[in-house]
Amino acid sequence: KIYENASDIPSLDSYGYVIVGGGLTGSVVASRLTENSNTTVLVLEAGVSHQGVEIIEVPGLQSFTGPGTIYNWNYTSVPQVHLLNNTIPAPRGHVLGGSSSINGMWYTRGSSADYDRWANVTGDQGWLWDELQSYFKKSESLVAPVDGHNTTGQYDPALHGTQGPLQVTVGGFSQSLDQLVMGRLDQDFPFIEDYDNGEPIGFGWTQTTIGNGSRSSAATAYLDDYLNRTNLDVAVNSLAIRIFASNGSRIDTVTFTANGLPINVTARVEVLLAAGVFNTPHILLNSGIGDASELSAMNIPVVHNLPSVGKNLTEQPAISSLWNTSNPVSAAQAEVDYENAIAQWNSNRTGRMVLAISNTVGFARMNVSSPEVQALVEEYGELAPGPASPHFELLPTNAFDAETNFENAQFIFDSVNLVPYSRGSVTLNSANPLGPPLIDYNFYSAPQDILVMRQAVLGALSFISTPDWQDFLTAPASSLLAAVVDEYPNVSNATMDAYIRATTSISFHAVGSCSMSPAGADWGVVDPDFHVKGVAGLRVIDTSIMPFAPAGHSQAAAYVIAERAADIIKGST
Ligand SMILES: Cc1cc2nc3c(=O)[nH]c(=O)nc-3n(C[C@H](O)[C@H](O)[C@H](O)COP(=O)(O)OP(=O)(O)OC[C@H]3O[C@@H](n4cnc5c(N)ncnc54)[C@H](O)[C@@H]3O)c2cc1C
Repeated sequence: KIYENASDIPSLDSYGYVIVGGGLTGSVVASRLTENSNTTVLVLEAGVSHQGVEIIEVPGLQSFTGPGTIYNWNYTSVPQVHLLNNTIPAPRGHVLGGSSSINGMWYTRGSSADYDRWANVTGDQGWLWDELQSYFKKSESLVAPVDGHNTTGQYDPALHGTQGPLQVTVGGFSQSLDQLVMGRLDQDFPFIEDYDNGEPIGFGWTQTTIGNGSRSSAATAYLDDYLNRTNLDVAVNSLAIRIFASNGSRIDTVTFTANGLPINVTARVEVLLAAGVFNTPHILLNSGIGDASELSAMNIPVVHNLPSVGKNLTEQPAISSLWNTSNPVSAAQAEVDYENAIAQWNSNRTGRMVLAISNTVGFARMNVSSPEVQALVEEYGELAPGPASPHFELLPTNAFDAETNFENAQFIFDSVNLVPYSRGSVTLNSANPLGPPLIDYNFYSAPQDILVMRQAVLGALSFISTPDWQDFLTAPASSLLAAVVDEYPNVSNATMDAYIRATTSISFHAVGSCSMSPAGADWGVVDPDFHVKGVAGLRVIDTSIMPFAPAGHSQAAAYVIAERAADIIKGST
């Protein structure tokens, strides 16, 4: 049951588990734990319910869930010293389903070497790619796209689940851009049938968390059908601010505010933090769990000195190169197209609005025949965790700004560095737990990151260098990109870096701020079984625990983390 008003929660001391955050991971774990009718769970979610919200449900309206809405925490980074002191957005979902209710819906698992590296750095073989396959499949149902097109050769059914709660599909509406991308592929940019095969090198058909033309989020997949369980309660509009040990020995109590009033709820078994990459460390720090000297400087009593809390923040820098195209669309026509697409979606869940952002996506390694890449590898070694793991992603999209820019009027080519070595932080702004955290991505503090980004931008320019693409694209939409294009293919580092530093933003895949490490290690925040080191009664179960970002988008990994967390927690009660 969903409680809109916390004063209606029937009991504040009878739940076995209190989960802080009803986002992606919190929803999965709540759902799985309450499969056992003897296990009682209360989920505290700061945001509102996802139910009945059109811009969440309709995939084509994803851009409207961005900053400025009540569905978003609307955070912003501190000025980035290596990005001309620009501040960068730090969006996160503020709604049931969390960021899975507002995300771009790409479903990509990354490479097998990503997860094998997690196993190596944590000493827990359960994180190996092969061991996790059952969890990828358990979470997923691969479903047919709504346009009923023949999907043979667009993915490998053997890699996917068919019985899981989360619906995944390939695009249910074709675009002219699809053929431009697929027609470009050759030995430099090969086709890959299914980039979820553990070796994602090549361009393939995008898989998205969409079913029956609608967004499939952790809330729709893992909560909606189970809210009638008497052992599962979900309180929305409930902002957790602090956790503490009411009896002095183990963490058992969460203080949250509802309607501005503080309320304490006590867990009989454990408190599970699932507030996400920015807010989980924020809650720990506000509760006196973190670096003792940083806490003391804020006059926060130290409960447990855990210096790694909020460190290791990892985000993949991304650049969106914007082009004008030979398909201009008048504002009036765009408005008509938009209204028609909404009407079609409302009538039968088909048409343009069933698409997320792009039907195609590519993953690539740096070109080792380039002297710059050879020098880079000589200085820094292999940057990817394995030889079949990509260094960068190329994402071709219509600049789809639903009302003003309907179809191919502009084109965006995203270049993403998938192997960032820069590490940022989440720290306290003040001792006021209601204030926002300080978020520092610290982009390009590791010098190799900008070198990889140069290759990613060059890769995008190489992709669009063919006659078909040159017919489609009329001109770069910014003077900085125009300067790069003018010098292509021998772009000077000065011109390239001016473009990169001015335009780098996020790929929306921040992870790692409460990293896992081996049990007993004196670094890291959680053990591989999610227990917070040195603190009884408390686990972190969200994407903040990833020691490294997978070479892809983060939600597939988040579902796997949550499924595994639920099994481990079930096994230990
Ligand atoms: C705009 C955007 C686009 C993205 N696009 C993609 C994509 O296309 N593909 C992909 O794979 N990944 C994407 N991601 C990333 C992906 O959605 C996240 O990695 C994933 O949802 C993180 O899961 P989580 O459970 O750690 O956190 P979240 O899903 O963010 O959940 C955290 C939850 O905790 C709640 N919460 C936070 N603080 C408190 C508090 N103090 N008290 C109570 N509740 C609290 C939040 O409101 C939220 O509901 C995107 C993310 C964003 C923000």
